[in-house]
Amino acid sequence: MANRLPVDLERLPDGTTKWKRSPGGLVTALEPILRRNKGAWVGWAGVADADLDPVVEDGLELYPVPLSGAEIRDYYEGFSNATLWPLYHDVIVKPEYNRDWWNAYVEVNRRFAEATSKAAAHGATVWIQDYQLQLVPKMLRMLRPDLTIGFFLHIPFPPVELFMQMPWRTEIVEGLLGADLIGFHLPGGAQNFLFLARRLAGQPTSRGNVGVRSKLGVVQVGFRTVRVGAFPISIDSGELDEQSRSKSIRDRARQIRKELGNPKHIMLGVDRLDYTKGIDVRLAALHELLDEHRVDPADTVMVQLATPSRERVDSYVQMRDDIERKVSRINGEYSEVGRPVVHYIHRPIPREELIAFFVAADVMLVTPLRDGMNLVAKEYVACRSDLGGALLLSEFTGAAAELRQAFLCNPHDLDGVKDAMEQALNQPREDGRRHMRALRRQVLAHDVDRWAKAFLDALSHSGAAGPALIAPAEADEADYTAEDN
Ligand SMILES: O=P(O)(O)OC[C@H]1O[C@H](O[C@H]2O[C@H](CO)[C@@H](O)[C@H](O)[C@H]2O)[C@H](O)[C@@H](O)[C@@H]1O
Ligand SMILES: Cc1cn([C@@H]2O[C@H](COP(=O)(O)OP(=O)(O)O)[C@@H](O)[C@H]2O)c(=O)[nH]c1=O
Repeated sequence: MANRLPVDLERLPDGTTKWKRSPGGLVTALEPILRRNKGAWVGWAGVADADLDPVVEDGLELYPVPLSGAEIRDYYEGFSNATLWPLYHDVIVKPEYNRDWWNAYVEVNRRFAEATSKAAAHGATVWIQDYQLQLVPKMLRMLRPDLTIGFFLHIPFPPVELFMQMPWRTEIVEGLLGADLIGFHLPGGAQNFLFLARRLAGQPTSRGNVGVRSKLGVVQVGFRTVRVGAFPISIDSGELDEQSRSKSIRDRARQIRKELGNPKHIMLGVDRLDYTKGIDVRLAALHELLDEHRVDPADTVMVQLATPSRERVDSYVQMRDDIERKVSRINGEYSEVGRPVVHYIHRPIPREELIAFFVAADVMLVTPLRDGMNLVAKEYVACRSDLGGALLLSEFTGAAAELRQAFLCNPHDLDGVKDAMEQALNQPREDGRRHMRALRRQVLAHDVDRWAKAFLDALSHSGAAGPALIAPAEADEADYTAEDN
């Protein structure tokens, strides 16, 4: 179950409808898993007031949950994306705490719990996805104690000092504790949560460090043992590797280079248009490198593919203006007629075209200020069986914990980003091949099947008793560490 179905319903001008792929990495990761495991998906169809019966679409069993226009405004755009999203992403913009939005969030979470309660067979396993549905584990457990319930958070879980801002912090922690297993991308997120389970929910927890896919933490909730772990998500890397080797993709990649004027260097950004992604950072770095004559506009092109996202949320409207102004300024100062330095596309790009762009690009720009994982970074690596290309990667992505051979940068340090961008553009070919080989080893070995298996295996063992927990709730909090969150 996730906020969105893997497909959005599109209403066409002639009154008919069709399904189209929904945006974002959650869908990229989970769609192949669901296909292979024959599960059902409960979620919103992406438009207002679509009260639809369950449907099988392209082989997937879908259970649509309707949202009214007001609920989209208050639950989705409001509490999910103007409160939780900025709070969990290091308050890059100021979270808004609005009681009406909270009430809508509670109401919609209840509707998801009820829809799932109806859809799930006796004793089934239910896997709840992401920050939009943090109250569902507890609600669903109360409706259906027979179910095994997992929860996975796709975005960072914030440091305690930030989470404590949330007026409804105890309700959220208690909501999550309805699950049998709670998964985060990184150990730091799991450890932050364990601390809060002690402090806010008053439950005893384990004290040791959480490992990656191992050494799970434990919270004792009455007679129930809730496990807490780190499971870094990934992609269908084998499938992507194979697709990227096909003749049609290779041909299209060559054609893209040609259409761009066969420049010496192509830099590429691929993101939802979101302020967390640091698109402004990479544009600022490029601008200064051009000003300082460290990048030559005659032989370097940047392509920014930006899927529209959350377009009615104020901070997204402002950010779009800012990005588009920055693109125009660079192009105004450095482009020639018919040869823009920055190519900016603001619409969703189909998968095959995206893969061709990955194959064509010399430097992949992934510069988020904060990102749960960032699947784009892994996709680029999976597409480079030629061992070409370079990955510029922000330290503040989940992916950076695994992709250590990338050109890592701190997006808050513009000089550091510029230096890393320049190095990536000019890296010696043999060094590049060595780095890419190491990156590919990691991405191909740790694919999305391995992620799902690790989580579901841990979930299936969740009935067993955990280690005895003797620490009282308020006892020694000094062992808390905020590293790696
Ligand atoms: O549904 P939207 O509001 O249009 O947003 C799209 C998705 O964005 C977020 O994706 C996250 O999940 C990725 C996979 O784990 C991860 O790599 C990335 O770092 C996250 O930002 C969001 O968490 C999803 O719920 C949305 O569907
Ligand atoms: C721009 C663009 C992207 N995609 C695909 O979307 C996901 C993005 O996942 P990621 O984890 O990097 O970040 P968010 O979930 O958005 O926060 C990735 O699979 C991209 O390939 C796409 O299909 N089409 C697009 O235009």
